[in-house]
Amino acid sequence: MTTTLVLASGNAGKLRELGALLTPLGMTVRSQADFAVDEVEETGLTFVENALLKAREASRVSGLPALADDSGLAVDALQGRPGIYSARFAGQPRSDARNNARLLEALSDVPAGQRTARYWCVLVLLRHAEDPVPLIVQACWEGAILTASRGEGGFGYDPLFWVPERGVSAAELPAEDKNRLSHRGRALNELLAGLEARPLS
Ligand SMILES: O=P(O)(O)OP(=O)(O)OP(=O)(O)OC[C@H]1O[C@@H](n2cnc3c(O)ncnc32)[C@H](O)[C@@H]1O
Ligand SMILES: [Mg+2]
Repeated sequence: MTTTLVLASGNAGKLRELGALLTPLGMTVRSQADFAVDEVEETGLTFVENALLKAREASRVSGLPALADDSGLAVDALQGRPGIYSARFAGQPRSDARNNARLLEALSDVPAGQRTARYWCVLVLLRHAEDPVPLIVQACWEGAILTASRGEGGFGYDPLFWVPERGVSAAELPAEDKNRLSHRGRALNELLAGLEARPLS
């Protein structure tokens, strides 16, 4: 039986990565844009709360199980910022280029050894909008912030995110490699383990 999910995200990069991970498993993934789901206000103080808000709205509007991803970059020298505010770091208008410039500026005095950071990803799967037992998983990806952009792949902060185990930026990794190593890829593996224990259908 095919499982159909709505991906509760308006971020093209996340939709691409989650689609590439889920489609080969036989899942049918639809974007929330197909159902005209409005962007919800991310009022939570945690990735978990924000992911729940997004998944609940997408499931309510679409009538389908919904998977939301709330993620962000936590930089040690910035006491974990931008964290849950990663998408909004440079204010309006929202753009990856402006966020990256703001990050470089915030770290301009921070020497190489102190630029450690990690991406966090929380995934929330709601079976229906009032599901009282959401499947919630989280994972991180350790790295460091470069002093200039490198690479054209990925999205968001990837050109500035150094991947020590590969000696490249996240934007220089082939998409399959990023999906295998990343916070999102790892969280998704946890989600699949949870789904094995309690299948959707
Ligand atoms: O809320 P949705 O609609 O899913 O899309 P968004 O872009 O607003 O997503 P978030 O609220 O979760 O904010 C996460 C931000 O963290 C950054 N981010 C998360 N995962 C990333 C990744 O794999 N590579 C680069 N940047 C990432 C990127 O700037 C995102 O915009
Ligand atoms: Mg968002």
